[in-house]
Parts: sequence; C-alpha cells; structure tokens
Amino acid sequence: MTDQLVQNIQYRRDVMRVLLIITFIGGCIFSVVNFQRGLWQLALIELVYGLFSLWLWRRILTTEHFQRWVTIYVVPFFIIMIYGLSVPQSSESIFVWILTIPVISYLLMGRKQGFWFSLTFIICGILAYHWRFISTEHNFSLNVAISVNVILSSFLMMTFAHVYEKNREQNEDRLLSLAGTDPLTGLANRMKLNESFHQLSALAARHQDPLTVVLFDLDLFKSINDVHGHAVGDDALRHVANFLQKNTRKSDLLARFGGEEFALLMVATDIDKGHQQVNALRKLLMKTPFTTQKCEIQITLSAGIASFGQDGHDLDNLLDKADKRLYFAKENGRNQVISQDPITANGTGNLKV
Ligand SMILES: Nc1nc2c(ncn2[C@@H]2O[C@H](COP(=O)(O)OP(=O)(O)OP(=O)(O)O)[C@@H](O)[C@H]2O)c(=O)[nH]1
Repeated sequence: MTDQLVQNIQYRRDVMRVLLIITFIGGCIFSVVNFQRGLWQLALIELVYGLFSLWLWRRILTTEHFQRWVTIYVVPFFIIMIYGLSVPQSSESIFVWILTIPVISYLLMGRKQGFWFSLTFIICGILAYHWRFISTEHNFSLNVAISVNVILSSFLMMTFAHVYEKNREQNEDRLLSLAGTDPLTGLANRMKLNESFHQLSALAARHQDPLTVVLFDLDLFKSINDVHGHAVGDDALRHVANFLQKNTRKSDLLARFGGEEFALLMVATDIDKGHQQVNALRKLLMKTPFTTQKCEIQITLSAGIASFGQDGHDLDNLLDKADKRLYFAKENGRNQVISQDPITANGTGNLKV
C-alpha cells in the first residue's frame, strides 16, 4: 500500500468515525420519535442501523478492508433515507438528508466512486420526493417550482462536493510531488527513492526480474565550487541531472541522493548489463562538458553498483554495498564504475572496473 493511500484512508477513517457517531445518535433519536409516531418499521430499521454504526465505529479503526465497510455502511444509510422519504407518514423535511448524500459519498469514497454513488442515490431521492410530494392538488406552477428547487439544490450540492474533492485531490498530488522532489534539480529525492524502491523491488521479486542499484558521485566537485563559485556549482549539478535524465530510461528511477551524489534504480537490468550501461554513461558525460559563459568544465563521475537479491534485499543494504564499491572507485583513481567487491586479503572476490 502506498504512503498516499495510507494517508487517504487515515483521513477518510476520521471522517467515517464522526459520521458513525452522528448516525448512532441520530438513529436512536429517530427510532424513538418514529416509534411514537407509529412508524415502528422505520423505527426498528433506524435502531438496528444506529447500533450497527456504534459497532462499526470501533471496527473501522483497525480494519484493513476500509473501503468495503464504507460501502456496507453507505448503501443502507442512503436506502434508509430514501425509504424514509417514501413512507406516506414521513415529513417533507427528510429531503434535507438527501442533500447530504454527495458530501458523504465524496468524503468517504473520493471523486470517482463518490460521483457514481451521489448520482445514483440523488436521482433515487429526487424520484422518491416527486412520488411523495408532487401532487395534483397543487397548481402546475407550484409543482414546477417544487421540482426545480429539489433538482437544483441536489445537483448544486453534488457539484460543490465534486469541485471540492477534485481540488483536494489535486492539492494532495501537488504536495506529494513537491515532497518527493529535489528542489535544485527537479529529480526525485531520497524519500521518493525509498518509496519507488518498495514498489520496484516488489515487482522485481514477483516477476523474478533483476533490479540494479547505482550510486553516482561527481569527481572532485569541490574544486568546481572553489574555482567557479557555488552558483556555477549548482548549475553544474543541474547539467548533470539533465544529462542523466536524458540518457536513462523513463522506467528507471533517477534521484538526487544528496550533495553531488545521484542514485539510479535500473529495472529489469542485471548487474552486468547495468555495468555496461553506466560505463557508457560515464564515457558520454566526459564528452558532454558543462558550458558556462566563460568556460567549459569537464565533469566526470564514479559509480558503485549493487544487485537486488545478490547484494541484499533492502535499499539501505544495497546502497551500502554500492557505496563501498563507489568508495573503491574513488580510491582507485576516480572516473570509473565498479560493480563487484575488490579483491580482499584472502583472495576472495573479484573486481570489474
Ligand atoms: N554548488 C553546490 N555544491 C554542493 C551541493 N551539495 C554539495 N556540494 C558540494 O560538493 C562538494 C563535495 O565535495 P567532496 O565530498 O569533498 O567531494 P569531491 O570534491 O567531489 O571529491 P571526490 O568525491 O572525492 O571526488 C562539497 O564542496 C560540497 O559543498 C549543492 O547543492 N550545490
């Protein structure tokens, strides 16, 4: 489950809890009132539904099937409203409840499902109202006025709820995208890298596809800042970010890992193929200098590569492994790619540069 979905469900859980407690109190009050008015069938339904709401109020906190419970709550709730409106002895004021249908639907179900639920039950509510209250005893223009009031007020509520939910979803997407973006380069940041790794590694494991993790570090970047200034250093970082983005696949995840380090998740790519591709990138970067108004700056990179499964299963382990190989690339003279452990004192391991 993505973080966004978890957040959405938490927000909807809170709304649902408030609604459930209101439904319980309302159910009890209306049950007593309707019982006294002789509408014992409606009173019984309201009492049972009120008690069910109280039970669900506790259940909804922990359930993993939130959306299913919302549907189980909402469908009878709306049917009871419409049934209440259609009962001959009920008052016209029940129609006020029909106006809550879009608000409840959109808040609990989001834009798409909320739209279809609102439309269906609002149309049923309007039909029930007309069946009960449009009468041949009224003159024609009064009937038209009542009808227009009911139809317009219902669809106005639905439009407000729709516009509100659309804006809320767009703002939420915008905030989430900002939270996952590095402001300097526009690439994904570390948080987004973590999130994407969870999704991509789960897919790789399910389809038994390879997944390769690359850590890039620009060589002697400090000297660019020292010689040309921090602003030029920033431009150089943007240049490399654009270069990497242009020369990697859209399906891969490229992130600024921090400072002058970048990370790349290469989907459906084994470590040997990853090594070849990153090495080709390294060579291409050497031929793609960063040009300022005054001069051309040659930028090179070193990279360490690790393989999902072979070198670990979680991102921290894989980055750790890639970082050790990157460190070795730096120690070994920079401007190179390393995807295997260096030869150790006891002779195990090998090295691919
Ligand atoms: N302009 C700019 N510089 C940054 C930014 N983040 C980190 N740096 C600089 O990147 C430089 C990294 O320096 P070092 O860690 O010494 O590494 P290096 O000079 O690249 O040397 P090696 O990694 O050993 O090849 C530091 O001078 C940081 O100030 C940034 O956002 N903008």
